[in-house]
Amino acid sequence: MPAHTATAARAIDLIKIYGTGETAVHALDGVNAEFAAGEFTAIMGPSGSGKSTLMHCLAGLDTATSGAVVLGDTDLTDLSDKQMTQLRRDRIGFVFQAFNLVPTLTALENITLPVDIAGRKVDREWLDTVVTRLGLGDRLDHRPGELSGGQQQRVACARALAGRPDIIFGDEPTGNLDSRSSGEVMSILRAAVDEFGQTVVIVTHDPRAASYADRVVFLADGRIVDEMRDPTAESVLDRMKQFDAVAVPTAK
Ligand SMILES: Nc1ncnc2c1ncn2[C@@H]1O[C@H](COP(=O)(O)OP(=O)(O)OP(=O)(O)O)[C@@H](O)[C@H]1O
Repeated sequence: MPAHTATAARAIDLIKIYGTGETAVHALDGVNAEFAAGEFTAIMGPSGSGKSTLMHCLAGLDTATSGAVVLGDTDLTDLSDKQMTQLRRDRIGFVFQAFNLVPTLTALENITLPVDIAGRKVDREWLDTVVTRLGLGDRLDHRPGELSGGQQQRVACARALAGRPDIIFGDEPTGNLDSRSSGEVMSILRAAVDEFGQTVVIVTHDPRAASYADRVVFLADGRIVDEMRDPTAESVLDRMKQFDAVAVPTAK
C-alpha cells in the first residue's frame, strides 16, 4: 500500500486581510493545515469563516497577505504570475459549483481542454478509464446544455482528472445538485482517491457530502477550530450545531 505520509498541500501561518484600517476583514487569521497525499479532505464552517479564501489561496487563485502555501515541494510564494498559471494548469484540477464548462464545446472537448491548452498529449487509455468510470461514455458528443446538472458536474470531474493533477480542489462541487446527483459526484471524488490515488480537497456546507471525506477540517472566523476523521453525516451535523450554539450568544 502506498504510504500516505507525503503532504500534497500545506498552509503555513496563512493570513489574508481584505481591505485596510477600520474596514479590514481578517478572512484567514493564521491558518496552519496539512493535506496528505492520497487523502480526501472536506473544509467546513459557517458562512464567512474563510473556507473559499483558504481554498483559493491553496489553489493559487488568490495570494495571502502573509504566510505560505506549499504544494508538494513548491512554495507558491516564490512563483511569478506566469509560473503560477503554469502550476495551476499542470498540477491542479478544479471542480466548481457552477460546473464552468464551455457551452460551445462537447463533453469530450471540455474534458480534454486543459490538457490541450497545456500542449500535452491526451493519454487515451487514461481518458477511457476516467470516462468509463464516470459513466460518460454515451454523453461525450453532447454539449453542456444537453446534459443534466449531475452529468455536467461529472464532465467537470473528468476534466479535473484528465490531466492527473497532484491535487483536485472542489469549491462547493455539489452546491447546485439534487441529493442523488450530489451522491454520484461525491462517489466519483471518493473513487478518484481510492482507485486513482488522487488527493482531493473540497469546500462544502453539506454534512452528507462531507461524510465522503477521510477528514473534515472546521474553520471559524478564519481559524481552524476542529477536525474530524472518518466523518459521518450525523457526526458532522452534530459538530456544526455546536458551532452554531457557540456562535449564538456572541451574535448581536
Ligand atoms: N474580495 C473580498 N473583499 C472583501 N472581503 C472579502 C472578499 N472575499 C471575502 N471577503 C470576506 O472574507 C471573509 C471570508 O470569506 P469567505 O468567502 O472565504 O468565507 P466562506 O467561509 O467561504 O463563506 P461562504 O460559506 O458564505 O461562501 C468574509 O467575511 C467575507 O466577507
